[in-house]
Amino acid sequence: MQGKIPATVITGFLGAGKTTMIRNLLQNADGRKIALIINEFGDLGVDGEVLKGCGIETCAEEDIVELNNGCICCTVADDFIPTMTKLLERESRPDHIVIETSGLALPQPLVAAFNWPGIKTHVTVDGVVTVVDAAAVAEGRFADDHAKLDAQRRADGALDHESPLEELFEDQIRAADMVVLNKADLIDAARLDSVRGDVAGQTDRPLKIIHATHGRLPAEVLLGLNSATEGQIALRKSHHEMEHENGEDHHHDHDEFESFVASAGAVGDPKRFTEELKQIIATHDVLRLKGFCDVPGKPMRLVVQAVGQRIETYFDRPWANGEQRATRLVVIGLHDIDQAAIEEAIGRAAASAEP
Ligand SMILES: Nc1nc2c(ncn2[C@@H]2O[C@H](COP(=O)(O)OP(=O)(O)OP(=O)(O)O)[C@@H](O)[C@H]2O)c(=O)[nH]1
Repeated sequence: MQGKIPATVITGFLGAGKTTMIRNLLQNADGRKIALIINEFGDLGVDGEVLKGCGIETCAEEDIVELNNGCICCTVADDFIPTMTKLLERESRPDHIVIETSGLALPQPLVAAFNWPGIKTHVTVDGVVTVVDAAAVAEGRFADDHAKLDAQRRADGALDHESPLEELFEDQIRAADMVVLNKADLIDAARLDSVRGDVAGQTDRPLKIIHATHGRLPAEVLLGLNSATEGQIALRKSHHEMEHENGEDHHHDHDEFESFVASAGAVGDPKRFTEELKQIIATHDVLRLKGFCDVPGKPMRLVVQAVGQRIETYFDRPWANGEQRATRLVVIGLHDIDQAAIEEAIGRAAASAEP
C-alpha cells in the first residue's frame, strides 16, 4: 500500500500573501505533482483565477479545486470532505496537496477533519503554515485598542470577546507548525524582530518562525515538515472552541465580516482609479479589495489587489474569447461596512477615470 499523501494547510489573514506564496511554490515545485484546494471569502473566485492566469506549466486547471461556498472551517462536512474524497479517487495521485484557507478561516476544524475515517488512512497534514503580513502587524493592525474595547464592553454587556481581527490573528498562529513573516521588504530588521516576538508570544509551543518577501521560499522549506498535525490539533484550541467549552455562547459564523462584489463600468485611467480606490478604502475601513478591471483599448484584464492602503495593479492575461469584459471587485470589511455607499463610490470612481 502506498503511504499517506502529505497535505499542507496554508492559512493567514486576508491579504497576508497566501496566494503569492503558493504561486511561487508551484513555480519551484521541482517536478512534484501538487493538487491545490483553494477556499476564498467572497464570490468572485479571484485567487483561483489569479493562479490559473499565471501560466505556470505545472499548474493545470484540473489540479485546482475551488471551494467558494463560504469559509472552509464552517463547511468542512459539506464541502471539504467530499472534495478530498474525490481527489483521492483520482487515477493520478498527487505527490502533495496544498490547501489555501480563506483569510477568515479558523484552521482548527479543517485540520481536525483529517481525523475522519475515510480521510485519515490516505492523507496526513504535513504542516499548517500561517502567513503573516509582518508590515500590518508592525503597524498595529491586529492589536486591540484595549481602551476602546473596554468602553464598548461597558456599553454592550454582550460583547465578551476581543476584536475579530486580533482573535483570528491569534487563532491562526496557535494552529501553526510554521509561521512565515511575509512582506519583510516593507519593514526594517528591528520591526521584523519585534513582530517575531509578538508572534512567538502567542503560544507556549516552540514555533518555527521564518521571514519572506513575496512568499519566496524553497519548496523544501514549506513542504516536508512531517508534523502529522491532525494528531495534535486538539491541543491548539481556537478562542471559539475554548469559549464553547466554557459554556459561553459565541457562535462562530464569520458574521463579524461582510463581503460583496462591486461592479462598475470600464476604467479608462487605472492610475487615477487606484488613487480614488485608496480614498474609498480609507473612508470606509475596507480590509481587502481585489478583482479585475476592464480597461478600454487593452486586450488584457487588469488585476487589482488592495490590502489596506497598499494597492497593486497588473495585467495578467488577455480577456478570453466569449468572456465578458467587466470591472468586478470583491470588497471585504467588518459587518457594518456601508455596501451601498462603497458600490456607488466605486462606480463613480470608474466613471471619472476617463482616459
Ligand atoms: N510588498 C509586498 N507585497 C506582497 C508580498 N506578498 C504579497 N504581497 C502583495 O499583497 C497582496 C495580497 O497578496 P495575496 O497573495 O493575494 O494574499 P492572500 O493572503 O492570498 O489574500 P486573500 O486570499 O484575499 O486572503 C498582493 O497585492 C501581493 O502582491 C510581499 O512580501 N511584499
